[in-house]
Amino acid sequence: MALVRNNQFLNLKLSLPKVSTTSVPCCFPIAAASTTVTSCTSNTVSVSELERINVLGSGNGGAVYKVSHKTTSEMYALKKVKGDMDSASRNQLLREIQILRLVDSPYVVKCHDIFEKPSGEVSILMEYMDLGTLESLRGNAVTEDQLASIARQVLKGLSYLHGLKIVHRDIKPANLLRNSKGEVKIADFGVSKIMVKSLDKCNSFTGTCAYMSPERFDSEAADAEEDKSNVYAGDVWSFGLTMLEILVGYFPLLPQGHKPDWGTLMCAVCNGEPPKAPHGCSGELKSFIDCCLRKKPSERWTASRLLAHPFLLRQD
Ligand SMILES: Nc1ncnc2c1ncn2[C@@H]1O[C@H](COP(=O)(O)OP(=O)(O)OP(=O)(O)O)[C@@H](O)[C@H]1O
Repeated sequence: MALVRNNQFLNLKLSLPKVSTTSVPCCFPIAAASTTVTSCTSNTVSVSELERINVLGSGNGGAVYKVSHKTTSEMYALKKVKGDMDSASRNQLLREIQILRLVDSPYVVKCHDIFEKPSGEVSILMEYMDLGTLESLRGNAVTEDQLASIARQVLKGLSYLHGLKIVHRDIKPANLLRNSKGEVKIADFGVSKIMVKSLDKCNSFTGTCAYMSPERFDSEAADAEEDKSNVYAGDVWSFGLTMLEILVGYFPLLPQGHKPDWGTLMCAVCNGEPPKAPHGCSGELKSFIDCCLRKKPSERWTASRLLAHPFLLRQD
């Protein structure tokens, strides 16, 4: 638990604080030009063809804009990250770019292109998800069938990523986007990691602390466990919490309306019983949440196994 205590300053809602404040020149392994640099798909679009419509949001790395293609009127999301970043943020962006180039799934937000300006500013052109994040579902009454449809798509995305040895490490409502076609996709690979060797470990305190699994919260205890190599199970815990949050309308590890503080959260995750689906839910949904939120990573179901859970087999 020492590591947990040492990390009390961490923001509960945001990604890791910056490790270093030293600015380094930004030089990515992509051609330095303000035109199209690298294509994640075959659709090549140049920055000069894009018109900014409005700001969609902003994260640690920079702002995301809704942009329109001047001739086709096609909408895109353009994430801009400034060049004057510290080395930790630069490495994070490099990892994100590496993963975006690798992935191609209907359950992961598509990256069309990556541009870099001579100033070092990097822009990532993505498919536009017009209904925004799953956070907007909070407070809406979500039916079990709707939840099953969301869960199925996110799990297909996670199963795909885990098959490529990619751990997302920041699954939460704010990183799952939806569109008016009923599609739900995984976004934001800012803290994700490709597991090179089978025994690679994940940095425990990466991502949003509130959604961290018990083994990531208390990595010393996890080290004592036999299955510490099961890094993918952390994504499943975060997924389970996210599904429960959408269902009940509030962050399920804390009482409704409770402002998260480090101590309460740590006790709830490491010492408390995992949260459960409410009484009125079907037995299948209760069991599904239970399979996602087992405290021991070895007992938690994998994303692929969850896809065959009875809760998700009721319709497809
Ligand atoms: N492809 C997209 N389509 C529509 N909206 C998007 C898209 N990508 C991002 N957004 C919006 O922009 C916001 C900011 O996204 P971004 O990935 O930069 O940051 P974040 O996930 O909120 O924070 P951080 O990266 O610091 O964890 C999102 O919360 C979402 O509302």
